[in-house]
Amino acid sequence: MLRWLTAGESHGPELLALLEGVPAGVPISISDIQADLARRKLGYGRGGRMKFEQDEITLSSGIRHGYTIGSPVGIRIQNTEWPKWTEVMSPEPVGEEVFETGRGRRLTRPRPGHADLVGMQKYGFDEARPALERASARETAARVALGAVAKKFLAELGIRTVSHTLAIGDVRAPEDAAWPVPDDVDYLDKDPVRCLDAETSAAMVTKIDETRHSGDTIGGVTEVLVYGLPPGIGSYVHWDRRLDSRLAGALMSIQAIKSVEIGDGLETTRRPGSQAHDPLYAVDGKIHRSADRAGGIEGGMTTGTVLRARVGMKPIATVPHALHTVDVATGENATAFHQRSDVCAVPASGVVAEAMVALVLANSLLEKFGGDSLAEVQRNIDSFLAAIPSTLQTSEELVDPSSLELDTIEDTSMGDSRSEWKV
Ligand SMILES: Cc1cc2nc3c(=O)[nH]c(=O)nc-3n(C[C@H](O)[C@H](O)[C@H](O)COP(=O)(O)O)c2cc1C
Ligand SMILES: C=C(O[C@@H]1CC(C(=O)O)=C[C@@H](OP(=O)(O)O)[C@H]1O)C(=O)O
Repeated sequence: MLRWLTAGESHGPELLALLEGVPAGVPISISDIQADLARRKLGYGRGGRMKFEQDEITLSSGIRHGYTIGSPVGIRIQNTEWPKWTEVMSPEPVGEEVFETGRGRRLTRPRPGHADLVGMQKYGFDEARPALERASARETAARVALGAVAKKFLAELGIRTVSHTLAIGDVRAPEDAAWPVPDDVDYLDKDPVRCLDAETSAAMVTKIDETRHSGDTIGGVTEVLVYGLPPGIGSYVHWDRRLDSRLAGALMSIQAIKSVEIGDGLETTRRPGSQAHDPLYAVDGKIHRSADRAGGIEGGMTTGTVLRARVGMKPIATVPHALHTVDVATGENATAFHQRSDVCAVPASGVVAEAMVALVLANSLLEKFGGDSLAEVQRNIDSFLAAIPSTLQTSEELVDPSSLELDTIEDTSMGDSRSEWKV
């Protein structure tokens, strides 16, 4: 089992991240983690902080000479902002003068859509600062650092993750575009919005520019794909062991994510059953699916085809043309406070989603296969796969049924069920 925790405020000294349960023998370097943290900062539409934030990390535990040793992995990520916030975010009491000017001013005009107002009600604060500091998506840097470790573990087992931006507002990538594959993803990270289609990418950039100029913010949709999964991770036997339920919870926990879809998701609800599922075909002694509409999960378990999850992000709540609010110090109508902010963080949310998917998969994989070292996990996977009877063996490859010479088979499918429903 894998467990993880993060701590740290957006303008505190640092973020802390802990990952317990990583098997020994996984190769990890600072540069692996740094590379994912750098990808998270990218994306057209992000605010000023992402230009100078260094995300400097320290590996505090669990790794020796470049390999995990089975003990908890501890990572610290410094906040470049900290020197400007030592008084406002001081763990020690400070004088009243700190709250009179500049950064220390009490934030009493909560932003609708952020955690400000309910955070004050719930935790008993008289201003939004202590709530927004932890609600802030700065915390996602810690998740991405942990996700980088989980991704390395999965990659050693041949399981690789890709993410891309499907939509910014109403600008959408073509649905029939070929899925991105793990061996060719550099172009996605170089693209300003991490979109696989150059024309759509340019339209997305224009959309973000228009949004910025009109003093607004914008959301969108990203997709995570995972290749190389064995079948049988997760289970149908109980709600909290279903892989789709775990993924949905983990992805929905990302700040500002408001929808999660597995495979074709909501689109499936508009199709008849005959076009909603992934029929099976026998090809060269293995079972192949003809589509991956289910997103690689059936009955809460991986099928062994590509896992696909889509996440929808709402527009950033810190709208430059500030929304109507109430000043909770006076009870008067007001406009929400505005501070430096992203206009669009959808491309970054895809990198965070990759991390959450990797953590959930690594956990469910360890639950299924167990193992204290990478070699032991691999042996367990190999022996599980080898023990699947030959008539149940499946392939990750999809097959186009029109390319197959299929024997005519008797259609017994409508038989009794049709007459049963006659009235
Ligand atoms: C990568 C990323 C960056 C974000 N940047 C901002 C931002 O600059 N300003 C802002 O108001 N919200 C930002 N958010 C969203 C808020 O953190 C989020 O709306 C807030 O915590 C309230 O949570 P909720 O939207 O899930 O209700 C960002 C989210 C992510 C994932
Ligand atoms: C710091 C990050 O994102 C922050 C997320 C965020 C929010 O409200 O969620 C608000 C902004 O904070 P600041 O006002 O300090 O710039 C973003 O920059 C980050 O992603 O590392």
